[in-house]
Amino acid sequence: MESIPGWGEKWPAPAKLNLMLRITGRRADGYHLLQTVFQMLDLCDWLTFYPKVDGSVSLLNPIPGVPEQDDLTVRAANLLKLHTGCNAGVCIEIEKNLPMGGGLGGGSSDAATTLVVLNHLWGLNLPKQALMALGLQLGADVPVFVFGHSAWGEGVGEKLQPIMPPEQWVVIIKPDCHVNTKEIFCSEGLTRDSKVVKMSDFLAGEDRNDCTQEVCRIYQPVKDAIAALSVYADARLTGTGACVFAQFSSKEDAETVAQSLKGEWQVFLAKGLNKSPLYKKLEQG
Ligand SMILES: C[C@@](CO)(OP(=O)(O)O)[C@H](O)COP(=O)(O)OP(=O)(O)OC[C@H]1O[C@@H](n2ccc(N)nc2=O)[C@H](O)[C@@H]1O
Ligand SMILES: Nc1ncnc2c1ncn2[C@@H]1O[C@H](COP(=O)(O)OP(=O)(O)O)[C@@H](O)[C@H]1O
Repeated sequence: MESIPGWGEKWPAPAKLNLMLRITGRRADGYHLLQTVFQMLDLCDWLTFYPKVDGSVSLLNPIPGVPEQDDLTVRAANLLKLHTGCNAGVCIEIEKNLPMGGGLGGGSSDAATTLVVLNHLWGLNLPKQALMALGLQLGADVPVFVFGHSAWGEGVGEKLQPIMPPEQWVVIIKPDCHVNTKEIFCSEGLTRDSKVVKMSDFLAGEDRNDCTQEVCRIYQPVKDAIAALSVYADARLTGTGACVFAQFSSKEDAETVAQSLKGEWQVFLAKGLNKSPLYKKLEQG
């Protein structure tokens, strides 16, 4: 197994943005029905997988504050073993670059990369649809990272169609707070009856995020970040936040804005990608 290329190599787990997020209803189990547009970014966590002979799953460097068995990579690897009956073991090294709980989907992407790469390294040959279904058991945002392409998402985000929004430069502010996703979805004032729109409406400029008002009402740092970024461009919330972002067609403009904000804010400069770098690496073998 050690001779299969891919063991001991760094695999990307890209961030995502929600370029639009509409809440159009609620399921019987309380989960909200969404219409959203996911776009991948070139900003990544990096995962390295090492074979283990004892059949167990472990982390080389657990993330501070996240118990090892709760880590989404460990949960993903164990779920894959349970589903397939595979008795192989793995030790996972995580290079964490994406802010946690920021609406960039880092934990979900780590889980997806683990599913896709171990499916490959362990020679399990599960089809992508099966990996997406496993991913959904771990979180609503995992399937899109397994899908591996910018997507128009419906349902709770698991009904996906490929979409090709422009691959623009992005300035992201991470305000100094953690938005609790559950709190926002439980909030009374949340818009839950947005009109269902079509992909063409988004492409024509319909790009609001229905969580923005409630998140800004509860979390002042997010409101302040939107105000700071709005000085330069249209600023939007990704997911339920806390990150806010603005898109730029020129790299130079994005760099200038990022530089101006850096003194006061935690800022990331990234580029939108429609194809996940995970699949680019997988295809390179
Ligand atoms: C809304 C999005 C958009 O990308 O926000 P971000 O997490 O990226 O900010 C995601 O779908 C979030 O997915 P994820 O972060 O996996 O959420 P989960 O842990 O599954 O859900 C946390 C809680 O939020 C509520 N929840 C979540 C998703 C949804 N469509 N409806 C809900 O009502 C549920 O109460 C759930 O218990
Ligand atoms: N490998 C992981 N990376 C990040 N967060 C993880 C991981 N495993 C479990 N978590 C938990 O998932 C939560 C949400 O993480 P993340 O996906 O980064 O946020 P968001 O869904 O807001 O983008 C974290 O606060 C953390 O407790």
